Amino acid sequence: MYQILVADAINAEGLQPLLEYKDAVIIEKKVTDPEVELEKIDALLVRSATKVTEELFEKMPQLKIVARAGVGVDNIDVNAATKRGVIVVNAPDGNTISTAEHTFAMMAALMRNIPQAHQSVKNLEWKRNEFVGNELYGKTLGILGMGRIGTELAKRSKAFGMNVQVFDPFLTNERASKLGVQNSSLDEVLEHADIITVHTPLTAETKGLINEKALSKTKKGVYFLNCARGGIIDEDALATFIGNGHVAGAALDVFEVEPPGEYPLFKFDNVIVTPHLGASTREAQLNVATQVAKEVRMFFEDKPVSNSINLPAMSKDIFERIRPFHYLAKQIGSTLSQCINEGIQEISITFSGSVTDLETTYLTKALLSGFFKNRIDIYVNEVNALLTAKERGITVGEKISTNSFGYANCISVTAKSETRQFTIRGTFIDHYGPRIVYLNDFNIDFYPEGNLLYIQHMDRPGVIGRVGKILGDHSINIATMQVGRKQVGGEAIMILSFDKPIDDIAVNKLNELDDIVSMNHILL
Ligand SMILES: NC(=O)C1=CN([C@@H]2O[C@H](COP(=O)(O)OP(=O)(O)OC[C@H]3O[C@@H](n4cnc5c(N)ncnc54)[C@H](O)[C@@H]3O)[C@@H](O)[C@H]2O)C=CC1
Ligand SMILES: O=C(O)C(=O)COP(=O)(O)O
Repeated sequence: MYQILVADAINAEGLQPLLEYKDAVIIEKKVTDPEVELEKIDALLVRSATKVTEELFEKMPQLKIVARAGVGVDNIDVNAATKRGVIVVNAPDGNTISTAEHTFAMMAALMRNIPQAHQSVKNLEWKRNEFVGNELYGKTLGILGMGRIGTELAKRSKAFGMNVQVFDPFLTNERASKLGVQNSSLDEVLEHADIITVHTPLTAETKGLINEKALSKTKKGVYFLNCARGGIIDEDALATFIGNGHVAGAALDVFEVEPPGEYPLFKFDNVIVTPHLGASTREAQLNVATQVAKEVRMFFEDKPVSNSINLPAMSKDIFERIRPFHYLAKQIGSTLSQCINEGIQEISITFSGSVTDLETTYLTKALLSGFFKNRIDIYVNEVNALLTAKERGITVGEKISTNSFGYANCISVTAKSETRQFTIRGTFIDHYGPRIVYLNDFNIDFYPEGNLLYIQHMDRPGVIGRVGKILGDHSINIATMQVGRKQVGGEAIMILSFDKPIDDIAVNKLNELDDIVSMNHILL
């Protein structure tokens, strides 16, 4: 009998597929409840409140699946789950509409001072002049993160006559124009928007996306909304800019620490708040609970799950054969994604040599999952990779070729954006491991793992030395270095690997060097 622990408040009706499952028993208790025998639990169902940490995994050796009844999995240590072979699933689209609607409601309430006016009337006051607001009509809404929620919010805001300007590094102009929004840089949104709202996942990259520097680029009188995750807007910086009158107000549904307790931003009348209610509608809760309950049941019935975040649905035997290429494909996808920081329209993958005996479609999906890692919050895996590409308007092509460029096997990928194309090739060499052997027209040979720096530079005497000196001056040890060039004195590339992450100061210094054309920090 499987023991399923429902640790957060999950809609009971939605849990029906599990309640009806004769091989399962449902326990509705917190993970901290001393009555729960954590060591016997097979499945854990959570929302955002329960933190699923490495420490918790250690106490749950029987755990096979964690299901997040919602989108954001920042409360789950997915890497720790993967290491332990625990599958993680979420419900990516069940609460999209509710969260977009909540964001819109917060925006309208903020612009018309509704919460403040409501409280004032209830205090038996009648201060009509004090609560004069602003129309949404004609205002520019800046959306940072144009995924599912950002897109739904854009549609609603356009219906209210707003101009919508968006920043999402992975959005193509074609898709933006289909959605009727202006595809812009982060700085353009910061400079022009009257209201700015964030809808990215919380990742290392988006933490503090709106910090003091970003705030100082905004118009005086700008409004901010955060119905995504606490921390995407730096709370201290926001407090400073509200305090000095630059930011006219903010509406927040989420906080760096929840519940936030004594909170510096609460002292401002022009900050309105809700207790993480974005997904709290009957409809969304029924949707997400039903989605995860079905997923968990499918998993226990040995059927493939569709919103699995971290593990492939495949027999152990086949997986063992494909594993080295699976890893190579993922690393190629992730390298590609970090080398080309713009919206991609097309990804074409060509397999050649011994790898063609394997299930190449599965490798295509693995490659895409590597490509989407760090870009979107649904932790794209082999199960949902193609669908995700389709949703993002990326055409994916796969073919088999007899040309393996002299290697026993080769995976060659070309990505096309609106302005350029980029090709990367990798191979797996027995007893040696995965290698990237071709990058953007250059032959090269490096191990795709760890902290890397990809530098495009001019092949001139002393460049390598100057790069080495700057890194040395910052006490950064170069573990390996590979160079490639097409002709003497022409364009060249360098791939450096490091034992530990390199700091921004060193990267900025390197960027100042004359002969450096471009630089990408790649974390694999
Ligand atoms: N307040 C609430 O109750 C809820 C909050 N959320 C939060 O909203 C977030 C977004 O949800 P969805 O739209 O469903 O996710 P999504 O994955 O569809 O969209 C996220 C978008 O952010 C973009 N992005 C990633 N990094 C970026 C960056 N550095 N700058 C700009 N854009 C970037 C991605 O390209 C993607 O298009 C979730 O990750 C979750 O944390 C989700 C549901 C309810
Ligand atoms: O789905 C999400 O990412 C949410 O933020 C919703 O969180 P909740 O399930 O309401 O705790």
